[in-house]
Order: sequence, then C-alpha cells, then structure tokens
Amino acid sequence: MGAPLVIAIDGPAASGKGTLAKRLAAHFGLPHLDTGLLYRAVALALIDAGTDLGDEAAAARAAAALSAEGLNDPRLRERAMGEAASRVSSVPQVRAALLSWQQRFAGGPEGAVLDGRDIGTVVCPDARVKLFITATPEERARRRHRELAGRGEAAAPEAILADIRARDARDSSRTAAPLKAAADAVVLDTTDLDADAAFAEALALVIRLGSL
Ligand SMILES: Nc1ncnc2c1ncn2[C@@H]1O[C@H](COP(=O)(O)OP(=O)(O)O)[C@@H](O)[C@H]1O
Ligand SMILES: Nc1ccn([C@@H]2O[C@H](COP(=O)(O)OP(=O)(O)O)[C@@H](O)[C@H]2O)c(=O)n1
Repeated sequence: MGAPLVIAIDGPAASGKGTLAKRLAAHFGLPHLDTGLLYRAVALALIDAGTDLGDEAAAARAAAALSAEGLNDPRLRERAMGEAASRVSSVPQVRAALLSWQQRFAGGPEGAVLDGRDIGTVVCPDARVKLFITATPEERARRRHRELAGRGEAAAPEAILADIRARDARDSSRTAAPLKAAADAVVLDTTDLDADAAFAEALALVIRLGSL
C-alpha cells in the first residue's frame, strides 16, 4: 500500500465542496467525512435540549458527547442548522472537542477526504492535497436555494443570499480556526463550472498535486 492520501477540501457555504469531496472519495476509494455535520450535530443537540445556542459550556459538553449515529439525522441538513452550526463553531472548546475525532478519521491507513472550513489549516495541515473551493455568493445562494427547494424547504432566494453572506462573515472573522485558504491550498472557483466540470478540474488538481 502506498503512502496515505489525505485530501483537504475547504470553502464557504454551498461552494460545492461536499459534492466534490464525495466524488473524489468515491473515485479514489477513500473514506469521506463532511465535518460540517459535526458542528450541525452539536447545534442540534442544544436545540433538542432546549438550551440557548450561546451557552458555550453546554456546547462544549455536547461536542464531547457526540456520537457517530447522531450524524444521520436528516434535520442536520435544514437551512436553520447551518446558521446554528456557525454559532456554536466559534466556541474554541467545541472545536477542540471535535479536533481529535476528525484527526482520527483522517489518520486511517489509506487516507481520507475531509471537507469543511479549517481542514487544510488546522485539522490536516500536512494533507498531501489541499483545495479551497469558492464561488460568488450569488451563485452559492442559487445552488443552496435549488437544493433546499428540492427537499421541500422553500425560502426566498434573497433570504438565502443574506444567510450566506452572514455566515461567510461570521466564519471568516472568528478567532478560532477562521475560514480561510491554507497558504499551500489551490483555489478552485466553480462559479462558471457545473458539477461535472468542477469535478474534472478538481480531479486533475488532485492528480497533479498528489503526484498520482
Ligand atoms: N459546480 C456546481 N454547479 C452547480 N451546482 C452545484 C455545483 N456543485 C455543487 N452543486 C449543488 O449545490 C448544492 C450545494 O453543494 P454542496 O456540495 O452541498 O456545497 P457545500 O458542501 O460547499 O455546502 C448542492 O445541491 C449541489 O448538488
Ligand atoms: N470544519 C468546519 C466545518 C464546518 N464549520 C462550521 O459549521 C457550519 C456549517 O458547515 P457546513 O459545511 O455543514 O455548511 P455548508 O457549507 O454545507 O452550508 C459552517 O458555517 C461553519 O461555521 C466549521 O466551523 N468548521
């Protein structure tokens, strides 16, 4: 078996990083972790317990108690959960509790594909391949709107754009592991690429950067 292939994929909301991560993982036969689900699950645990999302100690306890089964709840994909996850994810104790989980996942013998906000900067700083996926806020809002509508969750497109802008601002400005491209990440702007074209570009980058 060759050296493990760890692929770190970061980027803002609805940039397409999860779609790419899933397809790359399938292509290379690697396990995939959508790390946003961990933060969404912490937020959902607080909501289900009727606890204020601003209660940092409760958020840290929920992060420490997280179980893999909790990540299958379909409510995690709801629109409000992205915003709630963004709030709890700025708590350093929450991030610390989830870090070892993510690093254990990435440390398997074949490697792994992880997508999130701080994979290339904090979780897997030694990843062989780091991609930072972007698209304009308007295009990301269009994608998220289509996705939510497809699942029967209707919302005004302008409200989704406002969500995306607010989340970008919060995720980029927080002190703990802010959203940003690692210095050695390659940026892929998918604004004018459909999902297949984005995958073709990402695959070519992984092959080149990973010397595969
Ligand atoms: N390049 C693309 N062009 C158009 N739609 C896309 C593209 N990439 C992903 N999508 C769609 O946009 C939505 C958000 O993609 P997703 O991968 O979940 O983004 P993220 O993980 O960055 O939040 C999904 O419905 C997905 O199918
Ligand atoms: N590695 C990560 C992943 C997500 N998050 C947080 O969790 C929120 C939800 O992430 P997500 O990836 O599920 O959201 P989308 O990009 O799919 O909308 C983000 O807005 C971040 O605040 C994070 O801080 N670090």
